[in-house]
Amino acid sequence: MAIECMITTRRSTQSMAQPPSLKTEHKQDDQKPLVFDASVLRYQTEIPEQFIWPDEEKPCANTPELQVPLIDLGGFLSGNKQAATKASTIVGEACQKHGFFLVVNHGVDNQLIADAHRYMDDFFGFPLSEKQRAQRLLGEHCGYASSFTSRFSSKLPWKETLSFRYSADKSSSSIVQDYLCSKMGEEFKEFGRVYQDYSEAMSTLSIGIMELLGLSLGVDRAHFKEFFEDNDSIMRLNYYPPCQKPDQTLGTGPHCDPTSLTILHQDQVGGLEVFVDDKWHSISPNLNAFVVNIGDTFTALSNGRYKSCLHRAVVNSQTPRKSLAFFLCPRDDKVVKPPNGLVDDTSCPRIYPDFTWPMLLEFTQKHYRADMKTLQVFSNWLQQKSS
Ligand SMILES: C=C1C[C@]23C[C@@]1(O)CC[C@H]2[C@@]12CCC[C@@](C)(C(=O)O1)[C@H]2[C@@H]3C(=O)O
Ligand SMILES: O=C(O)CCC(=O)C(=O)O
Ligand SMILES: [Fe+2]
Repeated sequence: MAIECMITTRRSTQSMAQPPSLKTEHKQDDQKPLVFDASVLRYQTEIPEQFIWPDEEKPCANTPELQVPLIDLGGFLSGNKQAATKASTIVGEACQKHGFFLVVNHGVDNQLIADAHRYMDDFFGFPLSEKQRAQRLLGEHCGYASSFTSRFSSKLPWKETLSFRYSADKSSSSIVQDYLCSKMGEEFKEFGRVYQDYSEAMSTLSIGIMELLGLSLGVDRAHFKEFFEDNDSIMRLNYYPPCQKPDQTLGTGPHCDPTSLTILHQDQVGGLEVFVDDKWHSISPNLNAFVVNIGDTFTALSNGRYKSCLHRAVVNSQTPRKSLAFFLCPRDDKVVKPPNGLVDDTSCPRIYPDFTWPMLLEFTQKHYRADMKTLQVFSNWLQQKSS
């Protein structure tokens, strides 16, 4: 049988009181979860109904391409002032419109990017039972997940993911490698090293981009750089197997990233789409570039100036697609609040209350399936709790 059904006895633990009037789409304990075994499902002409998205959310044919600026980081990273002014102006415009831009001459070693893709092919090519050695547990955001079959019962994504924590703290210099080896075994040392190095490169790049964002917002250039210097982030490998009904499903459903900044490297297959001006637009693959987008937490840090935009990923019937996503997050104890320069009691009052990243993460993991309204719903909920 292609789709194996089993009864789960796991119960979700909820340490936070259920936010009133929030309709969660989380799975009930008495429902039988599907198992998403890509090695079988990729050939099936009919797909399980849980993967069939409502008509209004299904992929559209002929999506226009998004005109997204290509930022040459070379000059900025080497300290050229003119290049910094030019780059920050273009980035600022893109972030006010939709929050997406591309970066080239980013300083990340091409061989490291190629290795990170190659090791993904190896990992996701393993039998399901092997990958499940790193199984993501309910309520956690790290580990291997084959779709979200044990979490949700509808609008399931056609993908597998492997996620892990990255910490920029000096005492955690092998956190990625240690985690992957602890789950998969010592023979994954080289695999772990590649993603340790890749995450580190992403952390460095994201801090450079934070300087650029600070400049573009007219705040002290060091402000966001310092805020994220000790980041505690999430690295995710997204693997989208082929699907024989690609027009019925989505690889990643429409969402805004709740995190601060996402740096994505997509392979040459294509599939990333962004919702701008009431339409879905595609972002064409460019192996030399990283796609960067603002997340909800940075929207809050910029006091609403920079947009965290709805995006999704579509799949195809022929070719597996891979993307590597680094989600920059502040250290757990950092209070997310905009710098004084972005707040003015009369002309620019505070839009979102203070929060910490673990509060928003817990909200999306346990109570609310993240979508385009996550930040607003979370913010209303916080304000209502404290009133
Ligand atoms: C499809 C989803 C997975 C995600 C929650 C969401 O509904 C939309 C954003 C996803 C993301 C990306 C960054 C890391 C993560 C833990 C988060 O906070 O938002 C994941 C969520 C997840 O895997 O649960
Ligand atoms: O794979 C992609 O292109 C997008 C993935 C994404 O949006 C995510 O992982 O949050
Ligand atoms: Fe995303």
